[in-house]
Amino acid sequence: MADGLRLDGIAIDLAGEPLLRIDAEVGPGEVLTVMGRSGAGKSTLLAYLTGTLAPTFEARGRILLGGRDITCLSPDRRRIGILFQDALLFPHLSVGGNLGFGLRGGSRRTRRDRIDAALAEVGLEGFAERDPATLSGGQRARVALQRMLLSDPHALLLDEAFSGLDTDRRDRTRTMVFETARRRALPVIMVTHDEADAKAAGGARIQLG
Ligand SMILES: Nc1ncnc2c1ncn2[C@@H]1O[C@H](COP(=O)(O)OP(=O)(O)OP(=O)(O)O)[C@@H](O)[C@H]1O
Repeated sequence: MADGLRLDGIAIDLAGEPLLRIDAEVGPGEVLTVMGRSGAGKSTLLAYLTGTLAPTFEARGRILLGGRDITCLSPDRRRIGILFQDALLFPHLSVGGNLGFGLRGGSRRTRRDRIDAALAEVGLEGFAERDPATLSGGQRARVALQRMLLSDPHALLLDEAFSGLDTDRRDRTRTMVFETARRRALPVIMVTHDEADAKAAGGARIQLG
């Protein structure tokens, strides 16, 4: 992803009061860490970037991804992937069904091969038929990551994505996400309260609020 992600003069107000102001640039494969007190607007910023901001907010400023202005695109056309705390999977679909959700086109066979390869990449061979309710937190996190990557995003947002995991799983999942981002040259914006997350990211930091 050449050029990375640029936040150009983003300003979000709530009930006529300024909530947040941000200008930032995140290069391909780099991680920008966003920290700040509860209510500072961290999740609001991510909602603006994914195009899902509630109409109660007034927002302005441009989002440039790979040199393209995506500010006015609908959420599904922005090519921005997001991972939340608790790695939510669709409970009515199998693990394979969850992974196939973002896949468009291709024969049944090709889709199946891509799902199997995505599972193998994160050490979950043979998990396609499993019910998501039977997975551990770390396994769910890996399925959620692969589901997002199969939709071929050009940038990655993390909203406390590692918070639900114990220390050991948290370290491993985090390393896997950052390595994937580097390999695919995806710019990453990570919202976290955790100092260890910020240290592991190694990139620039912004404090909101
Ligand atoms: N849909 C909404 N309508 C109106 N106000 C909202 C809405 N969502 C959030 N807010 C308010 O916007 C402000 C920013 O909320 P946001 O969730 O972005 O904070 P945050 O920094 O992510 O907090 P936390 O660390 O607790 O997750 C808060 O004052 C919150 O109450």
